[in-house]
Amino acid sequence: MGLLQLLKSQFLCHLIICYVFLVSGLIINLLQLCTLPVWLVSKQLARRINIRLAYCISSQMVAILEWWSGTECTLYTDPKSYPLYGKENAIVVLNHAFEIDFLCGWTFCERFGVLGSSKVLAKKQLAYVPIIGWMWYFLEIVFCKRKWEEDRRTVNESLEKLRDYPENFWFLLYCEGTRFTPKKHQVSMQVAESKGLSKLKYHLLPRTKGFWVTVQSLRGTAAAVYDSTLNFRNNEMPTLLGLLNGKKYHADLYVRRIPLELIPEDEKECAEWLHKLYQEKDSFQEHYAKTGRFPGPIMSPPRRPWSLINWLFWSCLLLYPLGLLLTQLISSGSVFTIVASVAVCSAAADLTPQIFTGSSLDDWPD
Ligand SMILES: CC/C=C\C/C=C\C/C=C\C/C=C\C/C=C\C/C=C\CCC(=O)SCCNC(=O)CCNC(=O)[C@H](O)C(C)(C)COP(=O)(O)OP(=O)(O)OC[C@H]1O[C@@H](n2cnc3c(N)ncnc32)[C@H](O)[C@@H]1OP(=O)(O)O
Ligand SMILES: CCCCCCCCCCCCCCCC(=O)OC[C@@H](O)COP(=O)(O)O
Repeated sequence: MGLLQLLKSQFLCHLIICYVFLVSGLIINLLQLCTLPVWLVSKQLARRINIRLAYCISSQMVAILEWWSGTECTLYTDPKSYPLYGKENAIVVLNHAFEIDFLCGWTFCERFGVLGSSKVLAKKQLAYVPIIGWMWYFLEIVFCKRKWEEDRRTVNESLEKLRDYPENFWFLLYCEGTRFTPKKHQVSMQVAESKGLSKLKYHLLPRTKGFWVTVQSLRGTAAAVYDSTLNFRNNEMPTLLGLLNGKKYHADLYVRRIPLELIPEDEKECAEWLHKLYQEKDSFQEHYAKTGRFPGPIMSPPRRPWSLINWLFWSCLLLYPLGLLLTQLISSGSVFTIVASVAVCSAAADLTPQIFTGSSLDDWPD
């Protein structure tokens, strides 16, 4: 293990990264709160400010993936579609099997310049997660309760509001509705069987209602669906904790641009279309399992320096006062204060792995 790799695996480094993320995140949440009066004067200005503030939070996580862990993200896509990415609104359909799939999504958003404005159909519980959830509130993220009777109206209303959004955005939809596990897959395939639908090997049966309402609500706003299929080389199962430890992964993303006009308007036909899409996604994963690559040419966008610059900015801003505090603490010579500080650090040590395991967020009660 090299010296740099050893440093990246040190708990103190993780503690510092978490400290910068947490404190800067709370400061940014507070700044977002301060934009509330701006909404009354100019909604578009408030939106633009919030896009930039949100970038300051999400790009820190992207920096961990791109710069700290050095994870490589390869894009397989049609060269004719490539120039349109980041230049139009789009609905992204992504498989949901990895703890860091959302982060790989964010990384591509960053490389195509739509990170601050990127959106998702997220479960309502995530709205209450400090920093990320609170940030989403100001970004007009669409939340669902996974109760169709309620979601039908609320999801439609939230999406309609995005019609006059001032900057290009990608709207992410995990049609599978939950992260893939063998157990969920088994149940899901029983549902497929009972409905007379073809089985899938690498995906759960897609939930079609959210997709249909999204496509219908964003007609005239989004230009296309980006059908995106993600996998990792060498059967890796990457984790947030792995990234924090500086482990380098290799993500491969296959994206097909499908113009929105090609998607049926009728609910039943749209559902059939989505089931067919997931059959195709399954075949791409099969191709990947056999050959170690997706079909089509590679058009990888390079990483940009902005996520690193933002991260260094917040680190410099927040580590200086921390350094001063620690110096004062040690020079105070108070045993009680020193013991209390060590206790706080130990508590943080216990919490860090929990923060970094996606499962703690997945397991929140519905
Ligand atoms: C160039 C680069 C391109 C791309 C880059 C990639 C990405 C970047 C883009 C953007 C990034 C932005 C942000 C990312 C950041 C963070 C994301 C993090 C987290 C979010 C993750 C989540 O929260 S996922 C959970 C929430 N989302 C969803 O659930 C979406 C999918 N669900 C739906 O659409 C649902 O339909 C619904 C939620 C709208 C409503 O749910 P409900 O359950 O009420 O209704 P359903 O119709 O779905 O269910 C009833 C029917 O389902 C049948 N059923 C029962 N059991 C099952 C089963 N196990 N599997 C399948 N189906 C089942 C049941 O029989 C009912 O059937 P009917 O025939 O009666 O309809
Ligand atoms: C730079 C320092 C980074 C600090 C780390 C903070 C970590 C915060 C991560 C918040 C990201 C939110 C995304 C979580 C993904 C998620 O939670 O998906 C839920 C779905 O599967 C559905 O779950 P389920 O209820 O199981 O069906």
